[in-house]
Amino acid sequence: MTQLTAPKSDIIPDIPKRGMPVTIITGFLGSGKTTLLNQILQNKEDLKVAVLVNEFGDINIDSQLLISTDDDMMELSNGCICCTINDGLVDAVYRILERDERIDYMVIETTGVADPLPIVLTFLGTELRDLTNIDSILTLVDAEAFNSEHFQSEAALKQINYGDIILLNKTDLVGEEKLVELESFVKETKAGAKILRTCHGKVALPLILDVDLTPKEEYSSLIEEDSHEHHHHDHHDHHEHHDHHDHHDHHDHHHHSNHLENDGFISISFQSDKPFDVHKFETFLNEEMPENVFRAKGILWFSDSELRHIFQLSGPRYQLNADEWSTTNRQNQLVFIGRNLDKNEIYSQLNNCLL
Ligand SMILES: Nc1nc2c(ncn2[C@@H]2O[C@H](COP(=O)(O)OP(=O)(O)OP(=O)(O)O)[C@@H](O)[C@H]2O)c(=O)[nH]1
Repeated sequence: MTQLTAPKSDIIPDIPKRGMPVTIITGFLGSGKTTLLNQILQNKEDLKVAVLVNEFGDINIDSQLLISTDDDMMELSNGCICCTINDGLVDAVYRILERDERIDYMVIETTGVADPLPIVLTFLGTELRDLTNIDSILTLVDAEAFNSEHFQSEAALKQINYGDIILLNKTDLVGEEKLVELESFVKETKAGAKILRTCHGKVALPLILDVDLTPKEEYSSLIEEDSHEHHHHDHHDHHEHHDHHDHHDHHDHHHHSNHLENDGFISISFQSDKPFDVHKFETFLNEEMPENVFRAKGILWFSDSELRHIFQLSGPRYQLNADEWSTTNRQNQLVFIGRNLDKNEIYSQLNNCLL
């Protein structure tokens, strides 16, 4: 207890004074979580960062878009966080903690439809409590798309409620008035929230990392409840007419659509070893794609291009950026996220774009 001032000795091993710091990045679909994570990885200098990415979709697009982090990258299995939370998350954290090489910091990117609470409780309510230290929950808000209806999503609101720092991102797309409006909404929703404005997730890392802002004591009553409930899902009252029943023909064993936690959002994945015709794909984007696609992302292969194309759609905007293939086997990988999506319709539209 009194060794705080003890001289550093080579004989005494370097025992960490507290657990590994963990930053949780959350924020609604397309708000800029992966962009922020890339900023962190690009500016972390000598800090060894382990990354956990949980993606809402069956294909790991995000992990392919993260800048290379050698071997300090690790990904969580896909799916909704409520499925992977107990086994997947705890196991993945243990795998990182047990590595031989030095790791200084852990960053977790949640899915856009995740409620951050079960993640926090997993850290605070298991043995991870002593091995890790939740540093802060960062919540990204798309300053252009977000409004007081918060996408009719409980998760979007909870992300702000549990956020220790709220990053109002995409400031380039809105004027001062909207930013002020959002700031007052955030302050009303979450008293005392620390708010930062960002463009493409650019922020000085000392403002967001190692800030020790998560008020762990405020979660203690919830931890007890959680253990009594044995991780039963927190069933919110959903009055909307979301249909959670017609997606059982999903080709694999993930059942995202069965979970109320996803606020009615489902993800549809498409993969093909054939290239797209770029003109047909453009027609699909501009004329055919259902309006209820809220978010889409993909790695695209066009027949007349030697490059891979990164496709990003968030709300009304999309981008197609070219870069180099890192692998020799080319393919198309796409994920579409939205409410009430017709999987077969999208599949047949995309199949029509193939060469
Ligand atoms: N104009 C503008 N675009 C941005 C900004 N930040 C991110 N974007 C773009 O918004 C899109 C979504 O960004 P991501 O970082 O992938 O968002 P995300 O939160 O990880 O998305 P999900 O993984 O689907 O939840 C991408 O096309 C980004 O380039 C910004 O500040 N301004």
